[in-house]
Amino acid sequence: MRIFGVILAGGEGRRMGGVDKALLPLAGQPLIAHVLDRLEPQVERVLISANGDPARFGRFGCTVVPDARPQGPLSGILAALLKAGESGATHLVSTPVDTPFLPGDLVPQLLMAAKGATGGLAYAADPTGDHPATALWPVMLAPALSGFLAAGEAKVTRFAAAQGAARAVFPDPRAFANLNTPEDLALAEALLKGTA
Ligand SMILES: Nc1nc2c(ncn2[C@@H]2O[C@H](COP(=O)(O)OP(=O)(O)OP(=O)(O)O)[C@@H](O)[C@H]2O)c(=O)[nH]1
Repeated sequence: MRIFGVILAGGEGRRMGGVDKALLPLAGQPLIAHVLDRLEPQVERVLISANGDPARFGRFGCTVVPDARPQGPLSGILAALLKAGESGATHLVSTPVDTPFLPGDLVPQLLMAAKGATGGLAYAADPTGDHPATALWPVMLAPALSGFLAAGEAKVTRFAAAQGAARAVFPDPRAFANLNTPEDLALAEALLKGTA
């Protein structure tokens, strides 16, 4: 088993004011660096899923994979699955770029949950709900995902349900808290500095 990671950074960040969320400063480092620090020790290699000039991510030392056609997080997951497969990976773990509290046991918990799923797909959940963009994807799912997107579908939850995906439930209600607005960013800053 060879597991790569992908950080999904291809969104438009409209609720954040149309900025590149990946590079927003949080507690002294770009948001994406928080996610990378937590994901990198758990996988063989991390890819960044993003469109536009890849040079802005040069300092992180990860291969940047563009979407064939931006169509939401699943288009980034498909491009990364294809890239990971070409590079010899058997699995990919995806996470949004705006989840700075990602658990240190994300990958082992997803792997354990995936044993109960026929197609081998498992996604994360916490007491606040499901987080289907944070998931373990067998590279072999690429053709099914490609067909799903080609049919005009884009919802991760619908693909997960169609695949009989398993849920890995994490106890921390902040495990997958994502930063959509400037207020979310300010709260995360306070939490990381211990002032909230
Ligand atoms: N590769 C890729 N990633 C995407 C795309 N759309 C969203 N994402 C990523 O998927 C994750 C969840 O996205 P959202 O929070 O729903 O959207 P967002 O664009 O970041 O923010 P809003 O514009 O405010 O909805 C984020 O990490 C995004 O960067 C896309 O079309 N392609």
